[in-house]
Amino acid sequence: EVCCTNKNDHQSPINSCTKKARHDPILKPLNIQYDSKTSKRIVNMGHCFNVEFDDTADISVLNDGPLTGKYRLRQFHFHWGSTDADGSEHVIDGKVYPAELHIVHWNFHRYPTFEEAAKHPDGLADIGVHLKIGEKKTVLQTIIDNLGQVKPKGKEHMLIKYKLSSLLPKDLNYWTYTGSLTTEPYFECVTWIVLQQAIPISSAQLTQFRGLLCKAENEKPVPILENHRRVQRLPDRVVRSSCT
Ligand SMILES: Nc1nnc(SCC(=O)Nc2ccc(S(N)(=O)=O)cc2)s1
Ligand SMILES: [Zn+2]
Repeated sequence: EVCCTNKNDHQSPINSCTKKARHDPILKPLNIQYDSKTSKRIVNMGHCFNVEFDDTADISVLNDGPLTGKYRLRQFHFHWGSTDADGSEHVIDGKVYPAELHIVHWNFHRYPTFEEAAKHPDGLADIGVHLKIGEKKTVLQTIIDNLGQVKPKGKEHMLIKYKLSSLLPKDLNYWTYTGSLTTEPYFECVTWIVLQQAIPISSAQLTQFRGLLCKAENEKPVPILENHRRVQRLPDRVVRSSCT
């Protein structure tokens, strides 16, 4: 179809109606290969914190699923709300989760830089994973223990040998649709892959996310209480499912 990018009609996040999501047999299982040796550092971006990876080689990559070609792991981050009642970006049948993990990959083989890839509809591939309040997730605690080192905006701290694969749920079935970055610059460059199984986080762990500051060290401390975008009310989008 004619893809007119200046209509801004592929904005994310969205509310997906699972009954309308069609199983597409062409969709493959996700092929996720993360190597803990590529984890580099945790950075307070001001509106969230990013855990960044070394994407200078095809070591941690995402293949298959709805994708054509190999996408390199770049960073992951979270979105959360001011209370546990809100916080996710993607909504499923009207259900909101307290937080959402975004694992950002980019089409290294097609575009010379991440910034260039962000200007094309097939430039990025994001895995979205909902978080639900439950028992404490140990591998999340490693991240949370490091948040103390990056409280002010702009601070960064080494994070070595982080096992991102252990953060993923067992069931990798997903919904997928074409969408956008959910923060500035909102480019419509993301193939969204939203997992159907949520992962647990304890309320105490989630509270620690809100302790991060959106101001730099020498400014008055202001906590990042919430950083999730509202669902985009747009013409119905085609959401496909990897399973029936
Ligand atoms: N000219 C440009 N400015 N910024 C970029 S891309 C920077 C970046 O990584 N942005 C980004 C924004 C939102 C998301 S998200 N929440 O996963 O949709 C992921 C990534 S290209
Ligand atoms: Zn995000």
